[in-house]
Amino acid sequence: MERNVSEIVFDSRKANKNAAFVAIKGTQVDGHQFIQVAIENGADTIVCEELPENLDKEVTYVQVQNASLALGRMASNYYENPSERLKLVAVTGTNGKTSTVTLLFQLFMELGYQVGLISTVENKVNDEVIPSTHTTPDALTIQSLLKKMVEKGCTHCFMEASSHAIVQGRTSGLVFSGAVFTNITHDHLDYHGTFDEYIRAKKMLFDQLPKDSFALVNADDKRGMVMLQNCKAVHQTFGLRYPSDFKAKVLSNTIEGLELDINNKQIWFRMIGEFNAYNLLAVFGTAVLLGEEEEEVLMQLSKVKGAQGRFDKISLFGVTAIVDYAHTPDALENVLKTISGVRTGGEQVITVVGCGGNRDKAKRPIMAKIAAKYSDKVILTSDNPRDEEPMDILREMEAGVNPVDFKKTVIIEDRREAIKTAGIMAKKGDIILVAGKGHETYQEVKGVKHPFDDRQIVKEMLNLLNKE
Ligand SMILES: CC(=O)N[C@H]1[C@@H](OP(=O)(O)OP(=O)(O)OC[C@H]2O[C@@H](n3ccc(=O)[nH]c3=O)[C@H](O)[C@@H]2O)O[C@H](CO)[C@@H](O)[C@@H]1O[C@H](C)C(=O)N[C@@H](C)C(=O)N[C@H](CCC(=O)O)C(=O)O
Ligand SMILES: Nc1ncnc2c1ncn2[C@@H]1O[C@H](COP(=O)(O)OP(=O)(O)OP(=O)(O)O)[C@@H](O)[C@H]1O
Ligand SMILES: N[C@H](CCC[C@H](N)C(=O)O)C(=O)O
Ligand SMILES: [Mg+2]
Repeated sequence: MERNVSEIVFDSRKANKNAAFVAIKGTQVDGHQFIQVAIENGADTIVCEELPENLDKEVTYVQVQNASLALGRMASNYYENPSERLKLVAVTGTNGKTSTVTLLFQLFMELGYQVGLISTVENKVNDEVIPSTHTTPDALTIQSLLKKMVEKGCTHCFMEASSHAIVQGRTSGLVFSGAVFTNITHDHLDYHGTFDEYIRAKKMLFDQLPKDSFALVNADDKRGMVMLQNCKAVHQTFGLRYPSDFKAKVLSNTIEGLELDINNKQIWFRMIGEFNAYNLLAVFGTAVLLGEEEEEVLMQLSKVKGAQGRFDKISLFGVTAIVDYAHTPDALENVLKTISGVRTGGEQVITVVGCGGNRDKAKRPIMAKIAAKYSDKVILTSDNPRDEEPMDILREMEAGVNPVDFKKTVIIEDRREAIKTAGIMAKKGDIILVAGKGHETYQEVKGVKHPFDDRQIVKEMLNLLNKE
């Protein structure tokens, strides 16, 4: 029977009259349990993997093999397949997704295009900011954002594809012009179970690419080639070390920025650290593969600022504080190595860092060990403890610190106090790294998000201490 569907929903509580409810097996509950509730709320089309025992004659049931994939396709059709009407590029990898898509967004705006962005920090349709709830939202939200972008004249959209989203089919139904792989290191093993499963999740994005798209991978990450196996898209690589299609050489790397040689052109960028050379190269490669002119791209790219809360420098009263979103062992090590690399003399590095609650526990001791290894002083503190006891998280972190580093490590549960203490410890010339929260403006404790912004607290504390 033909039906007019008023809306598509995957949450029974949101179903209205004539809705199509898609029952999804989630991580907490099975959406099939809520089919009846959805019908009571007005849904008269049910898309499900297993049919309920008692069928309602007034309702149309559509049985599918994978409801998440079906949701993606339905959402795309519902919003008139917007991904086919603009150039959509997805960026995946453990670290560097937000940095890369933000640089791409800024670059394409500078190049004069109308552009969309879907990222951890914010979603954007040209200058309009639409708050972000996930790194990669659900399929319906993605499609409605893309539709809005098309309506506003956008020709390009750059989006992050998190491994959670790929596995949960949030990216299904999307037609990509290209995908980028930044790197893969330890994270989210609580969710994926094993590192191999985590790699497989990232690879699923590349398996989904059409023939006329490109797959641009980091040649210096040994999993880059894995992404390209059996991938139908045009294979492209970038890197600093291994032979690759897009290559760069770091000429200088200071606290002010990076100087790179790309295709025999020397360019200065505002971003700091070798990891940003990778991000910039991925952006350069993507722009060229999308048909942009190399010289123009490099010229515009040297102007862009990068993402909020990524190596954000605050210099006050002779102390340099860096607020960075490093929340994985690899990111923390990269940021600390970058800081070590730009040290000029006897300045100390003081690191304030925590690990999130209800997230991968295995990274806790490793991150604390790395923090202590590369810093002169370390303050372990809270970072979104969520439903866990903050002190339990901190003890798990502390357990990873090398005994020789015990003396330089302290635990201060309250993040504000921890930042203040770092400010007290710092002398002129010292560098404070406040890691883990970057752009976040809250501290999540037991279901409540309390306002908290590392950048603001750092400024407050340094100002306060200077007056004392
Ligand atoms: C663990 C996880 O990823 N969960 C995501 C998932 O929800 P879920 O599978 O847990 O859902 P569930 O509660 O089991 O419910 C199953 C189904 O029943 C439905 N339901 C449920 C109750 C009810 O009364 N009626 C009803 O219909 C739900 O709407 C759902 O469709 O699907 C939801 C819809 O897409 C997401 O909002 C939700 O993200 C949660 C909030 C989350 O915190 N996710 C994080 C871990 C995440 O996705 N992070 C990544 C970034 C990671 C990175 O750093 O790389 C991201 O992309 O943001
Ligand atoms: N290419 C890179 N390689 C390694 N580390 C990086 C890279 N780019 C950024 N980082 C570090 O990782 C942190 C997170 O970067 P970014 O926000 O770009 O990653 P992300 O992949 O979007 O993370 P999330 O999965 O949380 O959305 C940065 O603050 C920086 O410390
Ligand atoms: N996308 C990541 C962000 C972690 C940021 C950190 N501040 C935390 O809360 O653990 C996650 O949800 O695991
Ligand atoms: Mg991100």
